[in-house]
Amino acid sequence: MAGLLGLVGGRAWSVLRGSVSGVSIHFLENRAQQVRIFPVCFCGSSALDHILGIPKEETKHLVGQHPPAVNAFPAETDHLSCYQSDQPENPKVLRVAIIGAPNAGKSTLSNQLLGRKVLPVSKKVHTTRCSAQAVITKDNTQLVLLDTPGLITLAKAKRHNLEKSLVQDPWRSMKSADLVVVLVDVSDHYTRNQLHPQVHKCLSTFSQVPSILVLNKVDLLKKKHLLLDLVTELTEGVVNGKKLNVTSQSKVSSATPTSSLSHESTQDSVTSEVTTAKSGDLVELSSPQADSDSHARSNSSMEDVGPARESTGKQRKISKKGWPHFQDIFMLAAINREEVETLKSYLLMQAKPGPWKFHSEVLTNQSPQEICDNIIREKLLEYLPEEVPYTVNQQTEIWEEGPSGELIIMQNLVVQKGTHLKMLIGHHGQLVSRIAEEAGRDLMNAFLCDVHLKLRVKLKK
Ligand SMILES: Nc1nc2c(ncn2[C@@H]2O[C@H](COP(=O)(O)OP(=O)(O)OP(=O)(O)O)[C@@H](O)[C@H]2O)c(=O)[nH]1
Repeated sequence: MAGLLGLVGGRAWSVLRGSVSGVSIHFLENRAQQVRIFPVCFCGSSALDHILGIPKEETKHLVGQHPPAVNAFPAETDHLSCYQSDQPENPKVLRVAIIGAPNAGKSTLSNQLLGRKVLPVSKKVHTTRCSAQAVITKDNTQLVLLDTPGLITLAKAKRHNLEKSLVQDPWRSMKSADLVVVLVDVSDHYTRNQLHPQVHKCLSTFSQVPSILVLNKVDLLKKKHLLLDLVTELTEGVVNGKKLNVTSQSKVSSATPTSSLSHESTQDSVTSEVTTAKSGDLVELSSPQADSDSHARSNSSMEDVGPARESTGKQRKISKKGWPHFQDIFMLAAINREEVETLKSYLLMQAKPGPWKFHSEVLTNQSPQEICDNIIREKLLEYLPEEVPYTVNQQTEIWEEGPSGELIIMQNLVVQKGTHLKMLIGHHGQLVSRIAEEAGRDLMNAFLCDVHLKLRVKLKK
C-alpha cells in the first residue's frame, strides 16, 4: 500500500507515530488549530488511534456503541418527539448539511455516522428523493444530519421528470445548517477534480456557513498520493485561511528532475512531505520502501492569506473548480465505520450551546413507513435495470403489530408494463422474494424487532 500524506501548517506541532499494514505514519498535530487534514484512509485501528490521540481500547469502545432502534409504531414515535422533557443541563447542538454530487456517498456516510441504517443507499443516482434528518445524541450533544438528494439543476430535474424536492431540498438544508459537509467521490475520475457546479453554487450562496471537505471512497483509490493533488484542486490551494503551495517531484534517482504529481504515478511506494513555510515543520508519511530509488515527493508550504471566513458571499473569491474556504479536510471511506468515527468525534466537538431538536432516543425524522418505502426502493434500484425502478409505485396495505410483537407489513409494487411485471417477479418469483428478504433484514436492523414483509407485484390498471 502506498503511504501518504500528512499535513500541514501552523507552528506548534507534536508528532504522533503509528504503523498500519507496514506503512509508517507520522502525523503532526496542529496545536494552533490552523489547518488540518485528517488522513483517515488507512485500514486498521492504529492509525485512527494515533490521529485521534486516544488509546486503541477507547476507539473499540466508541465503535461498539449501539444506537437506539427506530420505533416502528408511530404513536410511540410521536411521544418521543416531545423532546422538551429530555433536554440535558447544558445542551449542545450542531445541524450538519451533507451535500455532494449524486452517488457521492452521502447516505452511506449518514448511516455510518448514525451507526444504524435508516437511509437508503444504492449504486444508482438519485436514491435519496427528499431530505431526511438523522439524529445522533451523545452525552449532552446532539448532531442533526441533514441528508440531501444529490445536487442537480432545475433543467435536469425537468428533463428527467424528477421531483422538485431533488432540486429544492439541498438548498433548504443549507439554510438551516451550522456546518456543511461537502462530499466528493475520489474514485470518480471524471468528476473528482472539481466541485460539482451546484455544490459550488450552494457554497457561494451560503458562504457564511462553515464548511469542511470530505474526500470519500478513498478505499477505491489505488494511488493514494493523488489525494494531495485533489485537496489542492478542490480547495484552490487554501484551507482555513492558509495558502497551501504544493510542488511535487517524482524521483527515479536522486539526480532525476522533478515532475508533477497531478499525473497518476505508476509507482507504488510514495513519500509525501508537507512543510510549513514559516516553521519548516515536517509531516512525513512513508511506505517501508520510502528510501528506495523510486519515489515521489510533495512539498507543501503555507502562508497566511487573511481570515479564514468572511461575513458575506460578496466578499468571497468565486472560483470555478474549488472552494478556498473549507475549514478542515477529511479523507475516508464512508463504508468504514472506524474511519467515520474520526469525523463523528470532530463533528461532536463543533457543536455549540443550544437546545436539542429531538428526544435523545429519536434516530430520524422519517416515519417508519418512509424508512420502509425507502429501503424497498433501494432494493428495486439495486436489482431492476435502468429506468424501471423509478417507475414502480409503492403502496402499503398493511402495517400492524403481530401477536408476538412482530411488525407485519404488506406492500404492493405497482408497475406500468407487463414486461416490468415479469422482470420484478423474476424466475419462479425469485427476484421479488429476494427483495422482500433483504429489505426485511434491513428493517429488522432499523426497528430491532421481527419483521414479516410481504411484497405483491401488480400491473397498473
Ligand atoms: N467502495 C466504497 N463505496 C462507497 C463508499 N461510500 C459509498 N459507497 C457506495 O456508493 C454508492 C452510492 O452511495 P449513496 O450513499 O447511495 O450515495 P448518495 O450520495 O446518497 O446518492 P444519491 O442519493 O443518489 O445522491 C453505493 O453503492 C455505496 O455503497 C465508500 O467509502 N467506499
